[in-house]
Amino acid sequence: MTIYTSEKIKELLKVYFIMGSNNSSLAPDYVLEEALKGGITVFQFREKGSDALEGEAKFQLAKRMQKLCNHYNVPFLVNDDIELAIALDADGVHIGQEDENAIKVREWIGNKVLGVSAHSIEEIKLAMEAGADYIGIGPIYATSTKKDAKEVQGTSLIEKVKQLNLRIPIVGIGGITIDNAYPVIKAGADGVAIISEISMADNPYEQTKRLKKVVTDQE
Ligand SMILES: Nc1nc(C(F)(F)F)ncc1COP(=O)(O)OP(=O)(O)O
Ligand SMILES: [Mg+2]
Repeated sequence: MTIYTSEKIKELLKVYFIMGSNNSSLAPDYVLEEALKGGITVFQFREKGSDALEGEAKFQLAKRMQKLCNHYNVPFLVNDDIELAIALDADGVHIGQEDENAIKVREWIGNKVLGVSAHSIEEIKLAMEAGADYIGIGPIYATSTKKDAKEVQGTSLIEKVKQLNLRIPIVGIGGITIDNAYPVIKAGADGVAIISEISMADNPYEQTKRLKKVVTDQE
């Protein structure tokens, strides 16, 4: 059992912002704070890819972004880097199929939030057995952010999870925008994970607010 109930996790997944320093031409701290003001419900620090920060610079950016999330009372998760998550006492981690084994990560992180990427019912069931708190399913649509993304799968796997009545919170990811976000929720996802739609926006605050309205149908 983690610090959050499954119901709370579903609420947190609603507007799931993910970014690193190379996902925006604007200062990452500024973009994150605008997204926090706009109402994101959880943040994932994902510092990877070309010209990603490393070592002390990566640690200091993560620490600043964690501080912003704490100020706005939004959980701060770390992608891939379990050691960093533990060093910062982050609220949780997200791992993919090519990352550390979920069973081992669950042992390392105790009751922190554990998110796992999955691309099939088999992978979802294994992640659930390993103690995952939520599953990231995608890419729903074509994405240019993740260079090694798997093939676009639409909402079919989300729908299958619902048909099989697998009781695990789900967030869709991959190429999601204000214009195509609603079908992801309609298919049964508890939320949408966003990188570029917010990180590349001229006004991340307004963009987040518009996205939140689409996903939660509230002001
Ligand atoms: N980072 C992610 N976050 C989510 C979340 F569920 F949070 F939306 N889903 C999927 C991924 C992709 O995770 P992974 O397959 O390891 O690739 P990468 O480490 O390059 O992100
Ligand atoms: Mg990963």
